[in-house]
Order: sequence, then structure tokens, then C-alpha cells
Amino acid sequence: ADPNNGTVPTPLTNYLDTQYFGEISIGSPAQMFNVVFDTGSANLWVPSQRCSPFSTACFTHNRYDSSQSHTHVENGTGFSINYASGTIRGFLSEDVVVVGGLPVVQVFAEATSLSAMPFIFAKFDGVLGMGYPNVAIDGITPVFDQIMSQHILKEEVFSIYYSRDPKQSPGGELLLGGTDPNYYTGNFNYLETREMGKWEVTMKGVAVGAEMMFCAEGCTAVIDTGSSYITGPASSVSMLMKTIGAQLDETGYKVNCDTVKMLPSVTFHLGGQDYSLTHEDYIIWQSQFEGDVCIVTFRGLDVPPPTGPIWILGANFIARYYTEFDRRNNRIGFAAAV
Ligand SMILES: COCCCC[C@@](O)(c1ccccc1-c1ccccc1)[C@@H]1CCCN(C(=O)[C@H]2C[C@@H](N)[C@@H](O)C2)C1
Repeated sequence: ADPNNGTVPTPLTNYLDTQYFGEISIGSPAQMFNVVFDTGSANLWVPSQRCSPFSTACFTHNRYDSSQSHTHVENGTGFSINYASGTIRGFLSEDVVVVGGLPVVQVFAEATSLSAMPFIFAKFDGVLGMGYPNVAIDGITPVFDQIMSQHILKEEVFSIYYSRDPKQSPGGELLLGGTDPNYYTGNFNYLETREMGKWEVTMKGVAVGAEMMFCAEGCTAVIDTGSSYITGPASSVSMLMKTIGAQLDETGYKVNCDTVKMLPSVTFHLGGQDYSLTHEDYIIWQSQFEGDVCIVTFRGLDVPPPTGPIWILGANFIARYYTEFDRRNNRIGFAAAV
């Protein structure tokens, strides 16, 4: 009998409220990797033992060695992903991937080159895409689809909890097959995904305090577990930041820590419900030796049409609203996180 009644938990690590990742294994015997479970992409990649000696980001992370795995199947097809922030290049391999104790035979990419920026800052090794198959590069069946085809999950959903307290352990949880009542209160409100095959919904507006300021005519919101922050069109975000008195420097937006307590809430109108973030939710307060620094977890990002303009609701939103990603009904559910 399954002790988890058709659900599979994976504890996550929370690094400074900006990087959340969990452990998987690849190969036999198991080679362990920390991966970001990313609803904004749909491929699995980890650094390769064969990465070039010049790739610093590769050498500071765990690397997959196919020669040490007796369940490895050769593939060799070239592979590359361009993120907004960096590129990885490599080739495809097939092996047994174990997520939360569930083994699947999976085609994934061995990265032989990772751009130093930003991967030298990654506390994780790779990325496990939790997106729909139609956004998967090379048409590779994603991990969650492989798991669903085994018909062992109670429900064809997965849920994400991201803790807001870097000292809390675990720093979060990915639950395959259901939702975890330990991490939310109240009922779920559901929104249909906007377009088949993407974890995105229609947003009806963004308000600052009581005033509707953006997206009044409707826009797209991507619910992205692989983003640290909330991003919006650069012009909107810069207006929003001006309203709260935030200054932009090379690492992002900051506010004077003395003003944090008076900052207005930012509210996202999604599916007839208001999802508000207070300063507690969108400010990261870092005490540094030269004084406290208060980082605003919003970024401007202009995504070109037809995809954009979009808002991306990332970890700081999910940490406040426990999120269920429902593949059976193509909908996203939010409940108040504990
Ligand atoms: C919640 O934990 C998030 C993990 C951190 C994500 C991230 O902050 C990061 C930080 C340091 C080093 C590497 C990466 C990182 C970079 C690429 C892939 C995965 C992680 C990303 C920084 C750049 C913008 N961004 C994305 O585009 C992300 C958007 C997402 N959908 C991905 O496809 C790429 C998020």
C-alpha cells in the first residue's frame, strides 16, 4: 500500500527566498542533483561530466557521469536552451530519473556548457521543467507527463509551497498528486489556464493600495515557480517603483528600510479574486555590515509580442499563495499559504 495515498512529496531548500530547489537522482547507482522545479519550462537538464574545462559554472556543480550508470541509454542529439538570463548547451541522454522516490525512464539534457552568468550564482545544479509538453524543446516528454502515464497519482496535479522564512526547514515542498493541508488554509480559488499548454491565466488588473494602476484592460499572468521575483512590463514596473519610492541600481530595486512599514500593498486581480502582497511579501530585508538593505522583489521585463506583454508571478507570490497546478482540468488553484 502506498503510504502517501497516491501523493509524492519532495522537500525543497529555500536559499535566501530567491532560489528554491529539491533533490532528484539520475542513473543507477543514483547520482544526486538539486533542481529547480520550473513551471516556466518543460525540459530536464543537469551539468554533464563532459562539460568543457572552461565552464566554471559546470565545475562548481554536481555533474552527471553516464559512464557510471548501467541504466544509461545513449542519445547524443544536440540541445540548447536560451533563458532570459543565460544559455545552456549540451546533448540528450536517457536514464532512470527518480523524483520523490518515483522512478521514470527520462530523456534529459547533459549540459556541457553553462553561461557563467547567472549559473555561477546557482545553488542548484539543474532545472526540471514542470511545464506542458508543447513547450518542451525537441518534443521530449516532460517528467510529470511520464509520471502521469504510470497512473499512480491520486490526482493529475502538482502543488508548490515556498516558505518565506529562510530559517524554516524544509524551505518548501513540491507535492505530486495532490495538495498538502499542512501548508495552506481556507479554500482554493481556481482559474482556467488561458491558452492550452501554458501555466498562464488572464489577469484583470494590478492595483497599488486601493488604486488600479496597470492591466486594467486585462493582460496575461504567468505563474512561474522558476522565477524568483514578480516581473511586469518595464514601464509599468518603473511607475510602480516610483510610487513606492524605490531606486533602481545594478542589482535591482531597493527602498530605504525606514519606509518599508508604510509601503502600500500590491494587488493582483485574478479570476474574480484579489491577491494582495504586503511589504512583508515583496520586500527582502537583508542586514549587511554596512547597514540594512531592503530589496523590492519586482523586476521590469519586456517580453515581446505575441507572448508579451506579460506579468510573471514568481516565488514571492507563490510563497504567499499556495499553488496547485491541475493538468487534468487545465486550471491553477490558489489558497492562502500558512
Ligand atoms: C524559485 O527559484 C528560482 C530559481 C532561480 C531562478 C533565477 O533567479 C536564477 C538565479 C540564479 C542562478 C540561476 C537562475 C536560473 C537561471 C535560468 C534558469 C533557472 C534558474 C533566474 C535568474 C534570471 C531570470 N530567471 C529566469 O529567467 C527563470 C524563469 C524560469 N521560468 C526559468 O525558466 C528561468 C530567474
